Amino acid sequence: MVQAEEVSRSFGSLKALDRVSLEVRPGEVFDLLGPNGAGKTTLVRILTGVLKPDGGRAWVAGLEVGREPHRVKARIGYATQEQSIYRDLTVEENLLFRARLYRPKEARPLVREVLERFGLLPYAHTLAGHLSGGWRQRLALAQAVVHRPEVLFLDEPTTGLDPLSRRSVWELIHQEAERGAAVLVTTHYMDEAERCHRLALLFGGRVLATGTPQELKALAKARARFLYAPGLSLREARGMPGVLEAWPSGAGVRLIARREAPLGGLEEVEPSLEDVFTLLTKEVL
Ligand SMILES: Nc1ncnc2c1ncn2[C@@H]1O[C@H](COP(=O)(O)OP(=O)(O)OP(=O)(O)O)[C@@H](O)[C@H]1O
Repeated sequence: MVQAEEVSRSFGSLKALDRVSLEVRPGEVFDLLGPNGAGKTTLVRILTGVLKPDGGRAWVAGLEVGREPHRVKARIGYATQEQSIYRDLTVEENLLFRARLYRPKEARPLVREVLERFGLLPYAHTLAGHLSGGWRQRLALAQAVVHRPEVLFLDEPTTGLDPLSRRSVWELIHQEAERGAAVLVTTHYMDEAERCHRLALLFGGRVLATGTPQELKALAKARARFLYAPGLSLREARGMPGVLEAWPSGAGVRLIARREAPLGGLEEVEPSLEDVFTLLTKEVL
């Protein structure tokens, strides 16, 4: 499991993380959701022992990160945006390299199992650098899990993938949680957050809210109204009283308005996580 307690980190005058607390439980897929620059990678780098925080403490797999970085590394899997795979080694060699680091005695059977489960067997002898982007991403995930870590950190594991590949990568991520791993994923695709058990909305280095997708939507519904106005122009919508945000949608306009806004006759719609995020960022701006 993962626990961050009031973790802060600045780069010069920029506060990349401001007292971030969160917990990821075994068997859970937890999403750190936020736009570019929110601080997601910085937090993952701190939790994996790559970067030191300025304040706060963090525990991963029962160990305090920072005190026992080497022991932590043996118990986690980490797939980064830069993809820590060697392009001039084959797929199998990449996996063997990782498995031998942490489970030398069982390396071969572990690699065999992961090659099969990830559909990588036909590419076992292909150079990693010759794989398409989607298969390279899959290999990055496979090498993060080959030693069966208790905790898994995946930094934007589906960036650049087509919808079908994204689906299959999510299926593999959930398999790891079912095995009992605590999985921390970072994304900036709002729709992908729906696939996680719980999520934290990160913005400007701060956690705006944490919960299941349903809990966050309920929180937003208690604070605002989510509406659809067919046939209305964006200009008209933005001029209406109590409207916090409006944007074009099909032949009409989607609106987020204050609860008390006098907007009768408009269709109430279920908020998406993107709506929740839009509302919460409005509230901090
Ligand atoms: N080594 C560094 N030196 C200076 N500034 C940094 C450094 N690393 C990150 N930052 C800054 O900290 C902030 C948070 O960056 P971070 O990479 O954690 O965001 P992110 O949420 O992962 O964004 P993205 O989705 O673009 O990867 C950004 O403003 C970034 O420019």
